[in-house]
Amino acid sequence: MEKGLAVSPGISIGVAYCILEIFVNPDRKRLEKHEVQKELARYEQARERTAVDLAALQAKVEKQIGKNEAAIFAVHQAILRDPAFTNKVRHWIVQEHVTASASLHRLMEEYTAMFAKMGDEYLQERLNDIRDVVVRLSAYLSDVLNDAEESGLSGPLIVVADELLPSQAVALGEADVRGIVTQAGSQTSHAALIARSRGIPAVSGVSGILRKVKTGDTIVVNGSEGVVSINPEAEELAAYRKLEREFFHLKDQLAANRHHPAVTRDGTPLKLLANINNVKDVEAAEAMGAWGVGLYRTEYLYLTHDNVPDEDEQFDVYREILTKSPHHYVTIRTLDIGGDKTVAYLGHNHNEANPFMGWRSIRLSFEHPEFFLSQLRAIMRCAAELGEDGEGEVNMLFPMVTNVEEMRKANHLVRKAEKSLDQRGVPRGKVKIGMMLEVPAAAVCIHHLLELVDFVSIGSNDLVQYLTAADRDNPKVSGLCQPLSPAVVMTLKHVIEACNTANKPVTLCGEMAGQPRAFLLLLGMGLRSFSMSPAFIPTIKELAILTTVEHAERVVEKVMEMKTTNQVKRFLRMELEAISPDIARLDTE
Ligand SMILES: C=C(OP(=O)(O)O)C(=O)O
Repeated sequence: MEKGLAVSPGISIGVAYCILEIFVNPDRKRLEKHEVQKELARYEQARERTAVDLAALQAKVEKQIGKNEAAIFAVHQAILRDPAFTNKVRHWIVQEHVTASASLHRLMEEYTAMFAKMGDEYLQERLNDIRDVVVRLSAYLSDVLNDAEESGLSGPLIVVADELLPSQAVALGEADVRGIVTQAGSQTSHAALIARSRGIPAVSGVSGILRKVKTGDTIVVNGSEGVVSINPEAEELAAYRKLEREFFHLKDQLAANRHHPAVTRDGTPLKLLANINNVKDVEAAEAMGAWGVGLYRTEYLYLTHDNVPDEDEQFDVYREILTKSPHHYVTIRTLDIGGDKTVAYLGHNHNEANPFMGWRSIRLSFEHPEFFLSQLRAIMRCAAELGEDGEGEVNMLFPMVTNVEEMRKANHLVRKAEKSLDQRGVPRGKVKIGMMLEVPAAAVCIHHLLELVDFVSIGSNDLVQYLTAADRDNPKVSGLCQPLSPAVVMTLKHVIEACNTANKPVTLCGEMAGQPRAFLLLLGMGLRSFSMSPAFIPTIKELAILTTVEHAERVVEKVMEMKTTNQVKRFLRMELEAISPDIARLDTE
């Protein structure tokens, strides 16, 4: 039994599909002289297959998800064609008799060391892409194809990876993936976000898993308790199969309620909204019964480009999202780049000692007023598309606002964007202006900030990490980065009460919104609007139907007296089990 972090609840069993096993363990034997040409031919063949594969993936993703998301595969094809990349590999095979897979490994090590030293922003950003290409090539060299659909592996797959790269997640496409296990990662890693958005169990931070499991093994993922079992004995497997059946049955039952109104047992209506990253996610939001889109993370649009997309292109994407969103309700967050996500064409780089607290989000947008204004104009233009019937709402959300000065500056830019559209005679619609509440300084001074906004959205993922000074992506300190810690609970209560008193709508759009225990607490604090991964909406809706506000308020009173995170967690678990043991099983530990 392997232990890790429970990042997406539920139990599933499937065939292991190890994405990085070959790359992590390259063949390090020295080639005999007579083997060199054969090895070179194998490498060239792998390159050709990878090129075909990438072109097909680009076409497939473009069709299934969108042009922007597919752009990453064009970048990968360019890397594959780059002579600097491939000549080195050829040289090591021919001159030094190193196997192709070990050469690729060496190449990756060289790139990593070189970029760390050079600090070249563009190359630095491409490191992940190069890694992606290398992994794909390595998989072909080993005859373990990197495309699950082509690999002949059928039935439910459990993807096992060191860390799920963005393109790998996209490439999984429609494959029957029932679980994800990663060596690296944390609650908010890419793998965790993907798993939660697909509603599949996942465990992250499982040390050494790629050495213990191989493609084709039977593997059990318990995403509620954070454990993984490899090739379990028949008896254990039978017990897990029963739990798996119960989990999927429960999910189906919950999903059947997804179009019911979200109202508590004592009649309080709630808004359950979806967090989305692209146009495709809007379909999931609709399918899961979201009332609208509570957070559209626009950075994914910019991450897939090599240069600033122009105003028209941004407008087209926003308009498509608005048109497809339930109730034409969308909250569009302006560029929130930084931390682990970089956009080199905006001068952003990896050289900061403390990137999560550095030059990121709105701080970066302010220094690119032309780009920033183009985004604001695109959002306002999309609002003009709202129908005459009055249905729909476009909200503009500014990330990482720290103080009053910043919010004033953002409002000033909003006026400027409005004026420039009016001067150009371009139609614009009514847009509400809001701020993400994720910096502790802003939480302390929320009263002053409320005078400058129409609404607030609490970004609890970042708020928790800043409040606890514990990196949300570092498993070593994840014990500190806890949404249910007393300091976080007190801060959330302070913010929600301040917003309600000022009559300013407040939503919470971090991962907490989809966690049953946290939902109970937030409801009792007076929160009525929750934005989450679409897959969690049916569960939270069901929990709302079974809960009263009065009960949730009593829960909050008790929690406010507690001094430790464990006390809060244990108490909320008990309360949840009393309301619904089934839903309690869908909460992560
Ligand atoms: C929703 C949030 O933002 P991000 O996209 O950074 O997770 C958050 O911080 O809670």
